[in-house]
Amino acid sequence: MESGDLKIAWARQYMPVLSSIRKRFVEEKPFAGMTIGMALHVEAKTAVLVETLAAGGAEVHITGCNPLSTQDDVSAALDTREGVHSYARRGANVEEYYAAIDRVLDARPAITIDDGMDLIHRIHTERREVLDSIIGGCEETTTGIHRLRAMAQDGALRFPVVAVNDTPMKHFFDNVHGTGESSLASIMITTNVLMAGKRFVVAGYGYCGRGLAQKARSLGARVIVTEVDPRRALQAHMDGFDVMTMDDAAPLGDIFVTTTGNTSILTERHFPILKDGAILANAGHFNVEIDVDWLAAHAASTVHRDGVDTYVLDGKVVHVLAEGRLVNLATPKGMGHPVEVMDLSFAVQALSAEFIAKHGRELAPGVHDVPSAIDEGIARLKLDALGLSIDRLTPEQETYMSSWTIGT
Ligand SMILES: NC(=O)c1ccc[n+]([C@@H]2O[C@H](COP(=O)([O-])OP(=O)(O)OC[C@H]3O[C@@H](n4cnc5c(N)ncnc54)[C@H](O)[C@@H]3O)[C@@H](O)[C@H]2O)c1
Ligand SMILES: N[C@@H](CCSC[C@H]1O[C@@H](n2cnc3c(=O)[nH]cnc32)[C@H](O)[C@@H]1O)C(=O)O
Repeated sequence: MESGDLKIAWARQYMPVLSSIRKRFVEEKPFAGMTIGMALHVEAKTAVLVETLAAGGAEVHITGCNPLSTQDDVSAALDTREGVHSYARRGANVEEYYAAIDRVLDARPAITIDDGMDLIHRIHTERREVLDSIIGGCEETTTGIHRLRAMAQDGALRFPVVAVNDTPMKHFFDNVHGTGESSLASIMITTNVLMAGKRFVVAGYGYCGRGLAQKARSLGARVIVTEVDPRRALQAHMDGFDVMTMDDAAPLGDIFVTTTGNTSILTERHFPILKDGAILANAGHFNVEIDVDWLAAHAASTVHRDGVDTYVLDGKVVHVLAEGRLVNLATPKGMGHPVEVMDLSFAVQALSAEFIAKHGRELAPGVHDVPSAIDEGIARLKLDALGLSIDRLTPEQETYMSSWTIGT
């Protein structure tokens, strides 16, 4: 078996929720006669999602959603599967990246599955002719949905899109546990530095930031949190983390990880006051959270090695991981989220795509929530897979919970 097939087989054994969905899809073929276009991180867990959609009757065309996160052996393995075409390649330059996006769109998908909205953005800008074939789409991540809501606000979004990230069964596990564990794993395997005792600065205390902060602390790091939202900052404070501005954190931190989805978090204001040898990484969105362009333009010299770019600035060195792209996916050994976490996120994707296939034509253009029945159903499938049982409300409790007449 080729290495790509081995990786996919390994992942498949830890994805029981997708396996149970696949059994139903084989029988019901919800995507019969449909083409699904995808832009996701092409690696083994994603390949299991692709297999699940193809088992449901779809013809699948997929490419990457980050130029550095594709695992080429998995992309090649996918391309050998019946009804599946993968155009993803690690290290694609901007032109190659968008040429691959265009090859997905050349297939005229009825359903799009995006992670960061690159497909939907391309359809609404350079490839508007593709709109004729689209029923609807699904978006994986927080920032992708922020951008879609802004697009819908402007009346620019021309079809319905399901906000996969916004459902609990995605962000409670993927953003919190997935980003926390996979970012720390990638930082440790890329740098081989100790976490215990280090001053670990987390920018952003949202779902990703809090998972990362808590897991870094569990490894003995001394965590500092920066925020712009007073409520999130207070949460961090009461969760026992030091809270301060990035200007104050910059000279203290040994390791910095941005998780904001925003831009310009670590900039020329901070680089000169960083400790010599500070390590910077991004676990948020695009490579704009750390101003890597300024570093490249102002460093006296730069050394590139195994996912670490070392910039020499005024006699000090600053290390940036994964070129400022997602540290959990874009370093040479970055494996992305743990398998069991992606089983949940991609179960949401699979059932949201089925929802679009069945009901998309009745939905207005715009951003739509994942139906709560889908979210709860995935939770119950996971509990079953874990062999866990929970209580059910009795009729008396149902009545009590829905009543306003019972007082003290
Ligand atoms: N690396 C991964 O695998 C992964 C997984 C899921 C989500 N994400 C991405 O990570 C980002 C965060 O996702 P989330 O679900 O935690 O979002 P979120 O909205 O819950 O959290 C983002 C936090 O960043 C804060 N923030 C914004 N601007 C800031 C600034 N200038 N300084 C400090 N804090 C600032 C916000 O107040 C908010 O609390 C998004 O871009 C999302 O797409 C990455
Ligand atoms: N495409 C953009 C935004 C990605 S945000 C990160 C998203 O990647 C997803 N993700 C994290 N780990 C994995 C993985 O191992 N496989 C597939 N997707 C992953 C996760 O669900 C999250 O919403 C970029 O690369 O910058």
